[in-house]
Amino acid sequence: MALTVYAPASIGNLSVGFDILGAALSPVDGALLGDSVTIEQSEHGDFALNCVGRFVDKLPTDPKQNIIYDCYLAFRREMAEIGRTDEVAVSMTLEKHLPIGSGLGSSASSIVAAFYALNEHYGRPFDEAKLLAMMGELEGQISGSIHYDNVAPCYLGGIQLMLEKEGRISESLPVIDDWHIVSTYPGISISTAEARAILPNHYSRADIIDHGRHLGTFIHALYRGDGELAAESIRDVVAEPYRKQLIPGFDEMREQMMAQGALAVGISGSGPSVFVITDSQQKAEAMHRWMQQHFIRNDRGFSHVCRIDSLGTRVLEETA
Ligand SMILES: Nc1ncnc2c1ncn2[C@@H]1O[C@H](COP(=O)(O)OP(=O)(O)O)[C@@H](O)[C@H]1O
Ligand SMILES: N[C@@H](CCOP(=O)(O)O)C(=O)O
Repeated sequence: MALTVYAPASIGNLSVGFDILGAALSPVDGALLGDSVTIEQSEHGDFALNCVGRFVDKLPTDPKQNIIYDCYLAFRREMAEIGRTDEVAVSMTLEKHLPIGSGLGSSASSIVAAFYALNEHYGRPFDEAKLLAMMGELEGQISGSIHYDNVAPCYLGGIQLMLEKEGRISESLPVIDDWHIVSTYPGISISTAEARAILPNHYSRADIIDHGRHLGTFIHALYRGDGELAAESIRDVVAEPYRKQLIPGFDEMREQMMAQGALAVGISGSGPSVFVITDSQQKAEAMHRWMQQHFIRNDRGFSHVCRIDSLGTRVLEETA
């Protein structure tokens, strides 16, 4: 039996909640914007990994350097903890659709698809909370510190707020129905670990107050269903002022998008992808065209008009 699992792209931070807010994305044209992992029993008794897809070229060539292998080892360790030591190895195929260092939760997408597929294959030994904890740990290995703002929305869908309490790592927030989100990857790469390293270790009292006010207003507005207030409070005092210089043309892009009626503009995760929130598909399509003409730097870049993905990670195909 082979099983294919798809894990959607995500926007970490959503600008207003550094490391504690994230949203899953789903292109309106039905395209799959996320990695997928196929799993089946290994024929030779050893773990095997095959990598394919548009963005496979920047992955480590040694499969044992791929984060999928670390997921497999971590999963097997956890199974041994619960007394399951006799299980046979698996063969996995990663379809890499999200570029590395894009700000679209590329490593999270691989990690979440891998853990979800492993859990299904081995008969669901772990519950949602345990799986999410394992996913966060692996994401932390890559970026230097545990943050759930990509793995949680990628796994669970929607807009997720990180509570990081025992057994309640993340909870869903309400979604504004008419939001259309333009998600654009300009084609260059930024390492998450490096983009974290350039941030200050300390922030001023004024920044802390602004951050708390914007985040509080955002969550309040979502619960009130007030999309305009929610989008207006998407302001980033923690990362954007320091990271935007890594993204060529960011200020001009922001100006253009606001002039075209954007409700909010921000850096997606650690960049260089950006997201633009607007209240109609028509405006989003016009912004998407502008992005294609002016913001994308090379043929690796792409842009999509998206909605918030409510499904999260799911099984795409199961064959006997
Ligand atoms: N399956 C995988 N998907 C993404 N990155 C991987 C994978 N396996 C190993 N890596 C490594 O993890 C790092 C991911 O970089 P990072 O900047 O965190 O990307 P992103 O922000 O897109 O998740 C890279 O060094 C990459 O080579
Ligand atoms: N909160 C993290 C999010 C990183 O997202 P990625 O998609 O760039 O990996 C951060 O901002 O560092």
